[in-house]
Amino acid sequence: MGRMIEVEDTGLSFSSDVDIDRMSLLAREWLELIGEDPTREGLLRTPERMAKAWAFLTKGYRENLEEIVGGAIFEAEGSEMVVIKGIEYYSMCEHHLLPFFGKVHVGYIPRKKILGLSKFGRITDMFARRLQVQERLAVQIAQSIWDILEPVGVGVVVEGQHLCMMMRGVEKQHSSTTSSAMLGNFREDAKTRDEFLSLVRSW
Ligand SMILES: Nc1nc2c(ncn2[C@@H]2O[C@H](COP(=O)(O)OP(=O)(O)OP(=O)(O)O)[C@@H](O)[C@H]2O)c(=O)[nH]1
Ligand SMILES: [Zn+2]
Repeated sequence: MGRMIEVEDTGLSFSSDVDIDRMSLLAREWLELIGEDPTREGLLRTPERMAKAWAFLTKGYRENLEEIVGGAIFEAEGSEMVVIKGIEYYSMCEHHLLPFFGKVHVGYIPRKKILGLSKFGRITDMFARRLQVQERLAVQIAQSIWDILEPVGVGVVVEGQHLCMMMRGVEKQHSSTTSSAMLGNFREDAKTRDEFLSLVRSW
């Protein structure tokens, strides 16, 4: 990974692997193509802002699981279900590059290892901050937890609202989509899956 660059006054940083200058040039051209005047005062710094915003919105490409999880895997006795609900995410649909957003709910039954609670949010963000479809987001989160913890089972439910279906296209303002990914005994055992789903519903 390249050098990290701090973005002034925002508390954000992004990898120097992102070519902000080139992205800004393309953004300027984009403004022209939509019929705007990139030289008018309000738009003067917009290409650069847009490039930096996109660097942030796609920062998941420059992150990896090992760095995110770090040392936050702990030994644990017992095999009770752990459920982390309502992890908010913001992502970009890969078809229109418009936002979709909502909540992720994660459940797992540990075998010997448990994960630091904040890491479920960080794993969610790593995959959400890429171009996505909601179904794949659920699968990637579930598979990562499966790979790192080798649990008895893991389940992930993702709820989402897609601006590409709200602001344009079919223009359905009130539809939401739920997708899920179940592995191990969450997939094989209906009772375990139902316990997880009822815990998710009892928000
Ligand atoms: N399965 C799935 N589909 C998605 C997701 N995000 C957007 N889409 C859909 O991707 C599809 C792309 O369909 P196309 O017909 O190729 O594109 P389009 O002409 O822009 O389609 P409309 O949105 O219906 O106007 C649309 O049905 C979108 O609703 C997602 O996360 N999962
Ligand atoms: Zn879309």
